[in-house]
Amino acid sequence: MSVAMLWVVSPNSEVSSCFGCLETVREGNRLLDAPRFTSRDRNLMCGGRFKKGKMQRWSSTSLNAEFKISSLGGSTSDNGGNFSVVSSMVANPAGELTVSSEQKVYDVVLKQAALVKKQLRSSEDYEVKPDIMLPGTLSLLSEAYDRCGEVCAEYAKTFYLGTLLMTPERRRAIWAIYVWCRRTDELVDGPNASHITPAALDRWESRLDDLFKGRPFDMLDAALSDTVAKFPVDIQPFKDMIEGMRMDLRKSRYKNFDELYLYCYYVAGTVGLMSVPVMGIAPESQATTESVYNAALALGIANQLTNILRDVGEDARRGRVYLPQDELAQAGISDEDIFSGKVTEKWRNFMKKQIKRARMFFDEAEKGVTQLSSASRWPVWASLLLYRKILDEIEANDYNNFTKRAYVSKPKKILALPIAYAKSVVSPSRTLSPLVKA
Ligand SMILES: CC(C)=CCC/C(C)=C/CC/C(C)=C/CC/C(C)=C/[C@@H]1[C@@H](COP(=O)(O)OP(=O)(O)O)[C@]1(C)CC/C=C(\C)CC/C=C(\C)CCC=C(C)C
Repeated sequence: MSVAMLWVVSPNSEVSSCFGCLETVREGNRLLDAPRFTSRDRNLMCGGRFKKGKMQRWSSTSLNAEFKISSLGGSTSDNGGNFSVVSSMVANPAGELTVSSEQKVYDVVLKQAALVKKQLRSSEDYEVKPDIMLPGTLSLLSEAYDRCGEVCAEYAKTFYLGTLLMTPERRRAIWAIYVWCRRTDELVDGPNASHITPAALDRWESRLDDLFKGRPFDMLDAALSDTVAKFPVDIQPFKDMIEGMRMDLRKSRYKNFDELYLYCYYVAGTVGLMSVPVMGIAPESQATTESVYNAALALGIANQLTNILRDVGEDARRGRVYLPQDELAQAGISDEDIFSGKVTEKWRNFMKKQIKRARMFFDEAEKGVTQLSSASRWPVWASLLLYRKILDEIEANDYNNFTKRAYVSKPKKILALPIAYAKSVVSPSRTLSPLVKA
């Protein structure tokens, strides 16, 4: 078990009191493990605070979003595969009307966009004091970022290559965010998942609070600590991702799409909200900040839905069904049908609708990619096109996602890269984006 994970599982144990001398014993977590920071290292690198970097230019000041993916979420009706337009209210199991997940998540989006604008204003109003860099600080920090880059290259090669096109500051920041997300996901999905309890997640969250205050626990946290001080990244999406992991610990079924939507926001939509402040919006973009955040959210949801559809068999073998129970029932499919893994006509029809919904989220996301700063567009287009292709592969497997894992072949991946590049050179000023204010 890695040192970092041991600390989360049991921070007060004897093992955890000798962090400095513990070696990683599990090869599986080799890349995600990081030397713990001593208080001296912390002071050297962080001094409790970082200089605020120059903020990116954001294109709009309107708080009224022109664009909202309200036609995508919520429950479905049997209307030939079309998903109904959803209001901001849904009925809970007791039949009472409550605020929908989509509305709750949209409120987070609005808050994120408002925060970015507020930080922009304050950076103009106040002169931020420069940091006093002590000898050794810079090399420690760049070592921390290099380690994040290595992890990213190991776990997400194509995406890593894409980040090389970004400015060095942005690239390093995205690596740091990637590593934190990957480590968070490993808590419930990695080799030590069986040791993870809600209390362990609470400790992971308090580590997050610390790193946002400039007190990182280890090297990898230190890179993120630096990132969140330099870019207008808010803690909320990070906390929400941990909430998603808590949900994964306590739930293995989702009653309806509203519940699933919330889960997808927690574990993947949050990634979009964390990334946009680093990737930046193109200075020439006319889109509102909210609409770009919404597109980022949509990409996270689309990716997670695709992930769920690809992994139905694998999840079922772990006793998990991430598909909306009400829609399964409506299609006449039971959990037992899923566990037995037979591709029937009912299953194909059900899957067609689920794929259609995931594609709708990809469509919404595509509207926002062009609005990102030019150097950030290629990696986002590449990951979007490649992930979207997984849906085509599920179809090509005749919807057998029980025993066949849909994957995009190397030649198809290679072909997607120049297509992504061609899309990324289109600047916002050359598109008639539906996100642009009338
Ligand atoms: C360019 C780019 C994609 C940037 C995002 C970089 C980043 C910080 C990624 C973190 C991903 C991560 C480790 C998330 C933890 C939770 C998790 C595992 C989510 C699933 C990802 C796939 O993971 P996995 O590697 O396990 O998949 P495979 O099994 O290997 O196929 C998710 C399905 C979701 C990840 C969500 C995103 C990548 C959202 C990306 C959205 C943006 C970057 C916003 C772009 C902006 C606009 C305006 C569209």
